[in-house]
Amino acid sequence: MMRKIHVLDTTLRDGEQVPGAKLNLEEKLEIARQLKKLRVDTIEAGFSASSPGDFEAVTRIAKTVGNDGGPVITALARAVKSDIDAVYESVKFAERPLIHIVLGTSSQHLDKKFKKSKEEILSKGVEAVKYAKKLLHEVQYSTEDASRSDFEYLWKTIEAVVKAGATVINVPDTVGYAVPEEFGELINKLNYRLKNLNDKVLLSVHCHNDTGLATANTLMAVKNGADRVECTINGLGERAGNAALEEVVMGLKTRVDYYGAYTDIVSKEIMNTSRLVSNLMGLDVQVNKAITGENAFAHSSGIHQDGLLKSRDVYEIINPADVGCEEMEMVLTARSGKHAFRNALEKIGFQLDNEDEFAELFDKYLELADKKKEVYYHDLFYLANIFMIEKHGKSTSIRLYELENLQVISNDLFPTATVKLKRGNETYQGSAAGDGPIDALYSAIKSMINIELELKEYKISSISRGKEALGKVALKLSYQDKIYSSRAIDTDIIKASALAFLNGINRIIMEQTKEKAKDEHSA
Ligand SMILES: CC(=O)SCCNC(=O)CCNC(=O)[C@H](O)C(C)(C)COP(=O)(O)OP(=O)(O)OC[C@H]1O[C@@H](n2cnc3c(N)ncnc32)[C@H](O)[C@@H]1OP(=O)(O)O
Ligand SMILES: CC(C)C(=O)C(=O)O
Repeated sequence: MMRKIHVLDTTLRDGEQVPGAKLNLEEKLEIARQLKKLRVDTIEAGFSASSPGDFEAVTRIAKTVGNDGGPVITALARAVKSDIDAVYESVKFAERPLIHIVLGTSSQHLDKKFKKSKEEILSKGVEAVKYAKKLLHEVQYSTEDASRSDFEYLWKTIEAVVKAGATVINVPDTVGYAVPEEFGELINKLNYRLKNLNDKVLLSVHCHNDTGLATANTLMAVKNGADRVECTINGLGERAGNAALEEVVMGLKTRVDYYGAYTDIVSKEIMNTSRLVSNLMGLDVQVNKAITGENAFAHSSGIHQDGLLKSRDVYEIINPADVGCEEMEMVLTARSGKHAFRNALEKIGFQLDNEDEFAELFDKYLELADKKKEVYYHDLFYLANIFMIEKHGKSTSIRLYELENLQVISNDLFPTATVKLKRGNETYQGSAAGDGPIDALYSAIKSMINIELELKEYKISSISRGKEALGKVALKLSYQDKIYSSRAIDTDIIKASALAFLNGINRIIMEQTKEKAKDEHSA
């Protein structure tokens, strides 16, 4: 029988412990609303006793997101009355509030941090649960540093706090010390004893990523009986972070045959949630990050691209649409082969039936690709267009926008931009002011182009060093409910920004023209 795995998201508590990731009240609320859309079972909204701001944020989340059938809302407390009171006073407004208490069980915590005996700490934990239980029915107890704790003492603690009324037992691998097989064994043994003691109590895990094993340990725990997983979006969290929600959820979904378990997560909301968290926390997702990284569904080598074009499951185990991502991306590079090249040509409206001409154009493409890191659709368009003029004296009827020149003035008061564009034989000039130089630049471009699109994401990074460093701008543009990716590279980051925007617009124009031609052909 399939088991439901409960998901607690702690992006707003453990995730927010990342240096520099501090969120304000409105930002916390926005993320909590998105987590509700994602359908997490529990939101750990903060650490209520830590500051008036966090207390207020947990309270507002409990009052708004925690109602109308929303998730369980919890916040963290030490085994200290005033912390427990603060959690209660802030989460009590939710329909389903939970108090979360943490107290260490390892010798490192007992001997070095608390300098107290096992008995003293155990009775402190029991007293904390009894106290919380007077306030709320639902109480979670986390045995901090469980994976480095003496097993019999760990169990003795769990047994005592369950008898005192804990309804969730969370087993953290606080410093990412566990290895999957050993952690699986630990969960298996605890689960066996716990279910014999009280089978209503949920067994939860909370894994950190210090040696890159957070997801593996979490999945191994599920395989061995854990009922609940604690995760964060994009794997954010103290130090190297926590188990990434998207990895655990998609791991379970993709290998349901192995785990025999499911979650209620609406996987199509994963990408939106990841982007929101990344933007609000100001923390980029690494490009090769599983599920949510920019390259998670990008394919650049010829053998892979050929396989994918024949059948997507040759090189893809997750459909990008399942996680709310746009189509898989075929990045054209010097490692691409003829199949991917032909596919890209067709996408931009060029059908070369003469194989000799195709081979000639492919050679020209490889020459260009060797000079550039990536070949974009507009590069290909010009290459193919010039080739067609040379060979047949005619060009395609599609006209793309080219950047002639630009002037952007950046200041605190009134950032402005003036841009000159060319399309075929026509030239255009537009000016605009904006909230910042890029906003002004994009408004100026939009003023000349009749296209209703929205900038969803703007990312800039440096891809080389020194004075001649290249700036790479990567955008996500939304047009008619579809997301288009576009990129550009230049030593001038303002110019790279303009080119990336125009590349996206040109890509939309090319696809639209092709769709129109298809419709006319079939009519
Ligand atoms: C593994 C984790 O992620 S645990 C959660 C980590 N999150 C946070 O720390 C949240 C942010 N923290 C804070 O805002 C503050 O540290 C507070 C409000 C919790 C405490 O602040 P302060 O009272 O100034 O204490 P400070 O942080 O300097 O030291 C922690 C104290 O709590 C004690 N303590 C630590 N863990 C626990 C616990 N689980 N239960 C009871 N006491 C604890 C420590 O022994 C120390 O006590 P001492 O002052 O008697 O030596
Ligand atoms: C509060 C607990 C669950 C924690 O964050 C940890 O042990 O890492």
